[in-house]
Amino acid sequence: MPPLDEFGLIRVWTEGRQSKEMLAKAGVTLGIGDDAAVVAGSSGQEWLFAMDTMVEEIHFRNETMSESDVGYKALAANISDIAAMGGMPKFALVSVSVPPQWDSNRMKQLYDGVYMCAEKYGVAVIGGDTTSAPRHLVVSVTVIGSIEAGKAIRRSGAKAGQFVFLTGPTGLSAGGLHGLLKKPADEGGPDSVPVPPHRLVQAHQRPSPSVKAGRILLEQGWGASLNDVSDGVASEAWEIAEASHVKLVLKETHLPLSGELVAYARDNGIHPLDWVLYGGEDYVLLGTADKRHELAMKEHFRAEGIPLFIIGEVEAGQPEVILETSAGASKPIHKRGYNHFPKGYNE
Ligand SMILES: Nc1ncnc2c1ncn2[C@@H]1O[C@H](COP(=O)(O)OP(=O)(O)OP(=O)(O)O)[C@@H](O)[C@H]1O
Ligand SMILES: Cc1ncc(C[n+]2csc(CCOP(=O)(O)O)c2C)c(N)n1
Ligand SMILES: [Mg+2]
Ligand SMILES: [Mg+2]
Ligand SMILES: [Mg+2]
Repeated sequence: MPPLDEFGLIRVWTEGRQSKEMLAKAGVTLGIGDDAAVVAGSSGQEWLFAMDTMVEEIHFRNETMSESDVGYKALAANISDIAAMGGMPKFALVSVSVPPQWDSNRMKQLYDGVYMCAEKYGVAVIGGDTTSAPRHLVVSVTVIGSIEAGKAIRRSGAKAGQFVFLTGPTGLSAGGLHGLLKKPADEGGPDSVPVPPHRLVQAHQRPSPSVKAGRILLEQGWGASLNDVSDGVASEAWEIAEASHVKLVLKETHLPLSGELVAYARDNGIHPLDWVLYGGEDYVLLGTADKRHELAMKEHFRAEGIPLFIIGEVEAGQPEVILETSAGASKPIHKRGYNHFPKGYNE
């Protein structure tokens, strides 16, 4: 068998292991494959379950995130998966595997971040688990959300003729990370990297999951398909294209490019589109909606003070993602983004 990437591995490990009947009997409306699982609840409501893990050296380092940033972002990234279904986050379970250098005081600061995020989004922290770890800190969070029964917005709802939207700018987090990873020795040297703007660093350390946008999309019945941007716009667009069996055509001229990001990328010899399309950890929502809702959606989001960028269209065809460049050319967008096993993992 050829080496598999992260997504292939999940499939090989889990696909076909439990029958549709078993899952239906257990009350599972939607199992593995979306941002959160959907499970039967009571009186017109369903439960959403999602979990995400952060590992020291992979997701953060001393120089990129403070202790409280790590706690805050671990919960925020999970809340984002509930937002990506149109749901309301309610409860969290937090598991930590703690190596010797993470003393109790550092862990207390990590939990300051967890509770700050929990407070902001009205999430009750109701449990977790604690173990030692040999070298690196691991934080794993499970978030449980609630949603109106039958209304969860899946990755599979995109249809030809719809438009593609984003509920916030992307690429900022990748730009911030780039700046945070610069070596102090570089500073002032010939390869010195200019300090990244505060907004980019903030986007990396304290992302804002789009809960409100997700709720509007669900309550108004506007969201046809939805995904949150953890691995990058390209990767998430591919997930919608594949789950919905459609083609997504993104327009370069419509992609949100802030002056700050463009300037910082250019100063560092990076094409800003690389961050916007492939950066990841943006935790905004990427989705599709029917054209007839476009005006109302724009007005509603503007009135609520939430960004909404219309970035492309859905077309019929084999699953793929295309970029219409500002020069008028059509360029395939590769299924590239953050992947935990980029070189593949041998079975
Ligand atoms: N080890 C695993 N065992 C069972 N299911 C898994 C496992 N890893 C992931 N999944 C499921 O696979 C699907 C895709 O997971 P993935 O982590 O890519 O989505 P995500 O959480 O939205 O993205 P990200 O982790 O990049 O934020 C989800 O339904 C998830 O619950
Ligand atoms: C030190 C350091 N190096 C690289 C990165 C970039 N990064 C790590 S995981 C990920 C995707 C989301 O994770 P997941 O798919 O597990 O949710 C990205 C873009 C970082 N944050 N910190
Ligand atoms: Mg997700
Ligand atoms: Mg995940
Ligand atoms: Mg990922």
